[in-house]
Amino acid sequence: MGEELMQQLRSRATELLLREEWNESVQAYSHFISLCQHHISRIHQHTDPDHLFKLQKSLCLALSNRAEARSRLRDLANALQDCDGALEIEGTHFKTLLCKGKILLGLNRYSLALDCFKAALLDPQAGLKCGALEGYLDRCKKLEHQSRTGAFDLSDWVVNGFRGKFPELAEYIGAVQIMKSEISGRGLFATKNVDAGTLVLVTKAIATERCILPEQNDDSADNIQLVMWKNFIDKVVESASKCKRLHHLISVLSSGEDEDVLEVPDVNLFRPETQESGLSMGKLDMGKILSILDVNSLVEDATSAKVLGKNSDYYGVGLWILPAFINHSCSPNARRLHVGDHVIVHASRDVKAGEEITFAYFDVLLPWRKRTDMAKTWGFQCNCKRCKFEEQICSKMEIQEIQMGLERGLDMGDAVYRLEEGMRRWMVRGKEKGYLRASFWAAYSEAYESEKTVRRWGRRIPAVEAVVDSVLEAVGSDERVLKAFMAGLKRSGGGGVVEIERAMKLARGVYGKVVKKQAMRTLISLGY
Ligand SMILES: C[S@@+](CC[C@H](N)C(=O)[O-])C[C@H]1O[C@@H](n2cnc3c(N)ncnc32)[C@H](O)[C@@H]1O
Repeated sequence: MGEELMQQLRSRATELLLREEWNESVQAYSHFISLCQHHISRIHQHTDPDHLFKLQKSLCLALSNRAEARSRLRDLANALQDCDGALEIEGTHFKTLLCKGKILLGLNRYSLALDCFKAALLDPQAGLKCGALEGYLDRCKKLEHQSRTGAFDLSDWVVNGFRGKFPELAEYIGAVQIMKSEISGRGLFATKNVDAGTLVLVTKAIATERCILPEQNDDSADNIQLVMWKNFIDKVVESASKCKRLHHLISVLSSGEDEDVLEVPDVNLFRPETQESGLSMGKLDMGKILSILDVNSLVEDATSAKVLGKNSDYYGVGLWILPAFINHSCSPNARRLHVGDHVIVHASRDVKAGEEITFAYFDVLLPWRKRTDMAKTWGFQCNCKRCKFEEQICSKMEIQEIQMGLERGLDMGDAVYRLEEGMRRWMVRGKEKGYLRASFWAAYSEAYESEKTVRRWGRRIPAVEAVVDSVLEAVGSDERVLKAFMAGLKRSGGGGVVEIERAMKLARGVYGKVVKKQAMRTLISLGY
């Protein structure tokens, strides 16, 4: 009677699995599995090796199938437990190894996934059983290599005009650690000297929400953004409720209060390979989630972020965990690039070991007052060195006069001339000169764009190359600065090896080292 019931249950569970009715199939398999385990425990007492062997085989297959159904339901922790249960019975069970490998690959635990696929390959009939295994092995090897070395290459995709699917990217954490920051709370710091373009990290969003914004910025745009924000919150809550690790990682993010007393987590916690054991669920009520999202979500289309392969009229918001430890600076040394749901953070200028990695939450080629307003909308008062310097110098009457003059249509060459003269008198040098030039970038770039202005002001305004250099030193690479450099190069008829190498370095600072030379030229020419 017992065996007949088991037989029926197993057939029913298999049928549900084939019909892709995952929840029902999990229930049926759970019933079968507990009956099976009960029988096995009883048979042990009477030692019937043959019967025991058959039951264990059935149990192994049932666990493997339940793992498959659970993985489709994104119940990954339990799916992995089922895989381990099945592999305890039969360490080389092909179907289970493939299922476990796929789950681990989806969780970005590449080397563990690779172990599973390699073990599955040892099955003498692996080739016959699953042609896809080779595909998984290749993908996994590529991603494992990327995550270990940071060697990403988007060249083909860029050169082909971003056609087709987004390139598959691994998660990667470069030479960085989390430490207490002088700016606020915790920050991300370089542990090695790196040059412009070097990748700091690559990570996939916990959740994103996107829409195409209507052309007019009216009530309907506000409504769309509200609905988006609600959907986004729902997605984050769902992800956190399904995964203990994510729940924990989200709970260590700042909710904007008492940042200076927050714990400083080890950066290894954010590596996908980190074991989950011992992670507390942390307290995450809805109020806290909302504050965390308010403080840590990023929009993809910020001036400081590049979005590759998407139309410009679309708007996206997302939560990327490790980048949420990066503070804002108006003198940033890093930038971000969005490719699909991944964000790539790279150095936008050379960075020294021990320096804090910062990127811009908003446009930093703007005057101090405007930046102060932007920071306010983010809910903080900017604490960076550039703001501290400019807060003082901007109280000078002359600077305020130039500002007002610009608003009233002062000639751009004149504005640049007055600022340069002022800086000479106030003995503003080095990086600080770059800060002010960056603040008045609109005037500089407009002046250099006009042949007439350049001719009229001649040597009374500095050469574009000198301004580009100092702005770069102050705020890192930016596509507008790169554009001005390229235009200057064209005007002067230059283009020797040295200049081209300089342009390439600038471009690496804007886009990061994710493409080879030819594709970098494509990006430069697209002015992306
Ligand atoms: C995404 S979090 C950055 C990481 C945060 N410092 C932490 O400890 O988790 C953003 C918050 O950091 C703080 N912050 C970031 N950049 C800042 C800056 N330049 N000046 C002052 N506070 C800043 C603000 O409180 C802001 O709401």
